[in-house]
Amino acid sequence: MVSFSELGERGIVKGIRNLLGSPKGIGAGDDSAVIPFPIGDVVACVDSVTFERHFPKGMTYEDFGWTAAAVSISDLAAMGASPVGLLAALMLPPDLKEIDIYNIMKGMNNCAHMAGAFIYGGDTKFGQGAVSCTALGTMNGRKPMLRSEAMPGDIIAVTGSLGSAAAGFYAIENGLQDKVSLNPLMSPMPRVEEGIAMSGSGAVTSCIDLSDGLAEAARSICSASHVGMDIFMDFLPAGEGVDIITSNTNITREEMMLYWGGEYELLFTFDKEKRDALYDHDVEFTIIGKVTNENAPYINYENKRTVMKNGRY
Ligand SMILES: Nc1ncnc2c1ncn2[C@@H]1O[C@H](COP(=O)(O)OP(=O)(O)OP(=O)(O)O)[C@@H](O)[C@H]1O
Ligand SMILES: Cc1ncc(C[n+]2csc(CCOP(=O)(O)O)c2C)c(N)n1
Ligand SMILES: [Mg+2]
Repeated sequence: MVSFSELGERGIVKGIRNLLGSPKGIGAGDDSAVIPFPIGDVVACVDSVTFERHFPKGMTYEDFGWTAAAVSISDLAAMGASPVGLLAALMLPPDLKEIDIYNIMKGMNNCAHMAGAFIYGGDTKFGQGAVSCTALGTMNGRKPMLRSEAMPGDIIAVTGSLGSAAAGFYAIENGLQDKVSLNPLMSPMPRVEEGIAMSGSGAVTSCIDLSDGLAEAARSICSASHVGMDIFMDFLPAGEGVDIITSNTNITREEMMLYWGGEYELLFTFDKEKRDALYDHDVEFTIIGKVTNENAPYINYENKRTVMKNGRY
């Protein structure tokens, strides 16, 4: 019998999805679920962060709490939902100080308020150091953006810039923390307003957040939509710190901008006939490529065209 690590996260989730079958509404497979209620749909997701994997050197407990909320709110943003409420589950080591626990909750609460939501409850118990945040939101009549409706010929775009969380991480590892902003790593900003505007525009055919990096995100849209992608390295908007890290270490732009992840921009595709609707809704974005009728994401760089590798996660 194979183990979890042999299957990998994606492998086991595939098996779980087969076992569960498909519920009404939108079940597993997107950034959030859409759950039908008699009074309307609720958009819902849950995500966890751990001391082991999500607590880089220099992070505060307040940053950790902010991040716990931000990663779930980002999964609502990717659907175009407006955040309404959060539930916070804490599994924390018995020797953790009282003040540190309040600081985790303060960070979560600040992030919730920033996104227009409140924390409505949660759960608290001893554990190894993990915080799980359930986020609930509403589409307010907009159509949710899925991963599965990209069409060949659509344009591919991203919000914001890429690689700045990775740059912050490598700045700390290499003693360059005074030269690079650590904010994108320590307190990521989910693209809530952008997601709402994008879903409101009616132009977007698919969307996903970049938590696991651009390569994984592109691969997820390709597989859910049965399409391919041509993405152009020279079009990618480099985040703050990316150039400083490439000139001071041997870490590549590709590693930071395509594979590292830990950033919360939105990758999306749109119908090129409807581009003006995005401008009318004040969505700011950078075009990075186009959707093809192949079945994998390709990266184009210096006249070379190669399939994007799997990400790290
Ligand atoms: N134990 C589980 N039971 C049911 N569905 C699950 C389970 N684990 C994951 N899923 C579903 O599988 C999908 C996971 O996809 P993926 O990891 O690409 O998305 P994500 O939640 O946006 O990732 P991230 O954790 O990076 O935010 C989601 O739709 C999620 O709801
Ligand atoms: C100490 C430390 N801090 C941060 C990172 C980076 N990191 C961890 S998980 C992840 C992707 C999102 O995960 P998830 O699967 O939870 O969505 C990233 C970018 C690291 N490797 N080590
Ligand atoms: Mg996601």
